Amino acid sequence: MREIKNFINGQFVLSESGRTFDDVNPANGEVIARVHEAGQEEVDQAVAAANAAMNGPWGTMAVAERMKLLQKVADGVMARFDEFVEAECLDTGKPKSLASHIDIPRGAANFQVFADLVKNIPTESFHMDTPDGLGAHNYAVRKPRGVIAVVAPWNLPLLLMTWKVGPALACGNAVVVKPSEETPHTATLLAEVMNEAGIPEGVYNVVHGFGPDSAGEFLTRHPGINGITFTGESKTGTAIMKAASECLVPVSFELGGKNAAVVFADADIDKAIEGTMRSVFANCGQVCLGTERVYVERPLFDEFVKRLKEGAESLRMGWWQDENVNFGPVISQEHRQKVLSYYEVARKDGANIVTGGGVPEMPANLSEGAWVEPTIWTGLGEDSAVVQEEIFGPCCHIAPFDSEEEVISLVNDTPYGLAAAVWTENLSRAHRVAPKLEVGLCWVNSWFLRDLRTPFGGSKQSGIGREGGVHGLEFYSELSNICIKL
Ligand SMILES: NC(=O)C1=CN([C@@H]2O[C@H](COP(=O)(O)OP(=O)(O)OC[C@H]3O[C@@H](n4cnc5c(N)ncnc54)[C@H](O)[C@@H]3O)[C@@H](O)[C@H]2O)C=CC1
Ligand SMILES: O=C(O)/C=C/C=C(\O)C(=O)O
Repeated sequence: MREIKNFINGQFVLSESGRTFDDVNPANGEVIARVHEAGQEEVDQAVAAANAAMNGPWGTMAVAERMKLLQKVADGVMARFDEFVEAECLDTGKPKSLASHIDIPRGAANFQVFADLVKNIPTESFHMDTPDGLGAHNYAVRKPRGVIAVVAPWNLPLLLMTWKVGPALACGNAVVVKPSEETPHTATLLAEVMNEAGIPEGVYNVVHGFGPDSAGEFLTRHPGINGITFTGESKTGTAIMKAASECLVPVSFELGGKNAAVVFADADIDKAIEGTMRSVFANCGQVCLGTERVYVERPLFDEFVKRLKEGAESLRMGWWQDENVNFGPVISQEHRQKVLSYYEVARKDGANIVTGGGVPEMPANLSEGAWVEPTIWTGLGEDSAVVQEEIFGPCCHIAPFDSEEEVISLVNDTPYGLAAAVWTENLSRAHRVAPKLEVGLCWVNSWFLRDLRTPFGGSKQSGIGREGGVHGLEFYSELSNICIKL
């Protein structure tokens, strides 16, 4: 049985309590590793190691030197590509094709892109007049914030964790990472890469465990941290924000969503179907940017529903290593229960089940896995919980609309505001509609097309702050103004 340990001050360590928990492959229910749960002691040690690192060579390292090390980390991930793919697929059950095209290359790119970016960032400078006529000169210097607590989710484990660790380290911070209890593997593998690349001890630390009364809470309540970056559920965001308020540390949050796709009758239907297939079903619907509400202009409605149904029914479920497989299980039995409870609500609310709606028949070797059917509904009212709440599963509700004004109001009628996709060949309409949608990210004629230099984050209850490109610098560094009287 594999042992997954905490990583503190450059060393893999057990937990003093001796407490462990199981890492389960959701495709077949097999226990694949025993994970050592960090208690308060390990979290204290990790935060102390990170603070010590800030006072060691890392804290004074030249930017160019730091960037070389981060490039080595990116190279190190790519050099162990197959191991990372296997670890990610075993933890999540996701198909190899997905992990090898999205999760792992993006995991490496997150180091490279932010290393490239940070070395070219200017700061501002202002000359001011003074009564004596000599003036004064102001200039800002950018400093690391200190120790950043990174609390990561399970849906894109390496990608979303490094999306935070990359810019944090590029800005010169040290980090303590708390990966999701469901997916402890790749954060631990990355620790080996950090050592191989020569990242100084204490700069990257990993503590394993759960949220409340476990490593997550111990870390986010810790007085030795200087900022918290979190991706996950909005409710967890509230709990973490309360913890952050006690030590008055800044937070950067990327939270849940109930994202819409809007398909106008003039859309290129082939492209709209291809994009909506990805936005609804990629990663078994477990992408925070994913679509769970689809609004289709009435003349195209029937054809769109028919073609999305055909697409959903052509998805191929199975074991991650099978080259033909493009659809995995959800992350856990617990999450499956949550998704299936919404399938039940849809039934009770009188949905027309276009396809799916239950649990698929799987071969004997996968029968203990957390499988659910890709599902499409029509006919629900906008007030159904299925249309209002984040399900985070492979499913969507499709409704017709008749005018731009109507669809804008439908899309915005939610407490969330993360992402949207608009499908139209009419450029004026695209420019008119996209800015009116209350979301942090709006794609036109695409979905999940990501330029890492652009601002990323959610409006309303979908997040606080923006990461990506120079925008993350606001969180991962602090500006000090220096005023020199001439
Ligand atoms: N990217 C996103 O927007 C994601 C959304 N979700 C949503 O969240 C739901 C539940 O999934 P979970 O993994 O349970 O999400 P979660 O928000 O509970 O957990 C995410 C991370 O936060 C940690 N955590 C939980 N409670 C905490 C606390 N009080 N203090 C500090 N850390 C804490 C967890 O251990 C994990 O590392 C999903 O069904 C889905 O709806 C889940 C993952 C990603
Ligand atoms: O940074 C990205 O490109 C991907 C983001 C996806 C999420 O944040 C998510 O699914 O939680």
